[in-house]
Amino acid sequence: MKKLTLHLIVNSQAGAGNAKKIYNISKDYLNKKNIEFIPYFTEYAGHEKKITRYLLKKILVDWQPNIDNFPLLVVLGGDGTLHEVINILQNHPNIPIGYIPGGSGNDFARAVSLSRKTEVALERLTSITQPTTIKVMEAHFKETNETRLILNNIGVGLDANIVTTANHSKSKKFLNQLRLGSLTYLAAVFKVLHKQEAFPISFKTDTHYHSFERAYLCSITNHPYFGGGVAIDPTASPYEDEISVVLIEKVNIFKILYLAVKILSKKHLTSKYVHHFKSRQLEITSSTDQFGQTDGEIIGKEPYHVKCHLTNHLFWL
Ligand SMILES: Nc1ncnc2c1ncn2[C@@H]1O[C@H](COP(=O)(O)OP(=O)(O)OP(=O)(O)O)[C@@H](O)[C@H]1O
Repeated sequence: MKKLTLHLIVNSQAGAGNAKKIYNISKDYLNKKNIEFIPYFTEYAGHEKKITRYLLKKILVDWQPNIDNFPLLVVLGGDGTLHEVINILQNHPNIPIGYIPGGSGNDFARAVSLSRKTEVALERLTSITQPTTIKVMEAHFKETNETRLILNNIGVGLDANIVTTANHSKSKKFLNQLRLGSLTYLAAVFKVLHKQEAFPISFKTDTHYHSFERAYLCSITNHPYFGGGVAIDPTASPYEDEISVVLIEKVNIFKILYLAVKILSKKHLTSKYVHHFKSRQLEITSSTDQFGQTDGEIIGKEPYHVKCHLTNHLFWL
């Protein structure tokens, strides 16, 4: 393969600022290996979208193996930055995306077995010669008439409530500065574990209709991980053709704690309080106001009517 030029979108605030260090390691590595790269630093939340739009207009092209200095888009940040970038490329599945994990959770990196050790990730990025197809979820939200690509998962209920509570926590910034950001999440877990109420939700799959009256946590996922490495569906894979649903019913606090232990040991799917199914197409109806999240980004507290299927996107992985 001919040489690459990397167009590197850097969210140096990701991973509570750790991404800045990861950028410095990457810069040294790429300079040492004589690999051409151009960094674009985000200056505010959402800036990665503007940068991607600019690159799409001026520089990026669909994958072609024989171009000299192929302009490869690379994201350095966390799942949220990657989510925003791929959504600008919704209609360009053949523009490959490279990735250097720099977030706090890095669930997508875990799902595609991409090392969170920067030099190992860079070694892989610079040694492969062609892109790989990854399945991502394409979700249409009826209420907002919006279509989003989702790399990790959609969450309704507890997990979205935890993310919302953590993001609004007064101590988050302070704990992040001390590199203790995960304490914010732990505190949020304890705060909402009891507060999250049971809610009704239903799913239309390729073959069945499932309806639940007492949902507590509902994860619609493309791969095993959520929440920074918790394997909510150990059987899911971003290389397969089906979307997974894991739904946990609201039970008493002792059973919830027992289920949490089971989740950590990946043995929860057989519990009678856990419902697990897969489908190529999925229609989700949650008619009460519930917290929702997509790839760790809050989408509000509202009813959801979402239609999902999988679609291909090229990644440089
Ligand atoms: N310069 C910036 N300052 C503040 N926020 C930014 C900046 N650049 C991007 N963002 C926003 O930061 C948000 C979160 O970033 P991201 O998810 O990549 O990091 P993370 O939360 O540390 O990682 P992870 O999701 O893997 O835990 C994104 O919504 C993105 O829009």
